[in-house]
Amino acid sequence: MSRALALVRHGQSTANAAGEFTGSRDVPLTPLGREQARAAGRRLLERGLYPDTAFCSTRTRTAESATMILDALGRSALPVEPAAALDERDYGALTGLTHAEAEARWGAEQVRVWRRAFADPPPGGESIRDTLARVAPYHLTRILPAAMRGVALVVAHGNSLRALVTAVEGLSPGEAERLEIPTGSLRLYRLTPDATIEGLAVLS
Ligand SMILES: O=C(O)[C@@H](CO)OP(=O)(O)O
Repeated sequence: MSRALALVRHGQSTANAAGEFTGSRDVPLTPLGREQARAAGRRLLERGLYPDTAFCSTRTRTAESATMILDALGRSALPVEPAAALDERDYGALTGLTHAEAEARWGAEQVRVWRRAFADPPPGGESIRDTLARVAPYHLTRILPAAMRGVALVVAHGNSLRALVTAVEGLSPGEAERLEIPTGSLRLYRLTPDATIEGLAVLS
């Protein structure tokens, strides 16, 4: 029996391509983003890892990526569970601005802190710690039990996955801040019967 957890960041979105803070906005994939999602599906196919359960956020870019991954695996009929717990962190006042616009307004160092510091939320938004507080319970109640029964696929966002990886791997705040997860990348865990990680492959 496979006990596996496959985490995929959605493919490149139009906001990613424009260098904009995305956060809670609903934006579509670019053609490159669709190809990145298909490539993640092919990586699972090459390893014979066919999801038994699939999760995404409530945003189009993760649902669309999950559809493409499952299509590449010949598993289009598998239902995908959308969860607000997996939504991208709320970027508050930064939402919709380009990185350059935000830096011009608040300075590059402040923007860097808001983007990556574990516990400092941007004005009106969520920190990584806030995001972890909603992602971790969902992981424990829905995702981990599915990964203990078979192959669980999760398609989510740069920062909701940063929080999820923190929960799965028990990262320190500093490790969480340094973790970068490219669009379309796959993080693949194999689990033992007592739910510890026996193998990790990072493919991007
Ligand atoms: O804009 C966002 O919501 C995220 C990634 O999609 O940006 P960051 O690069 O700051 O993690």
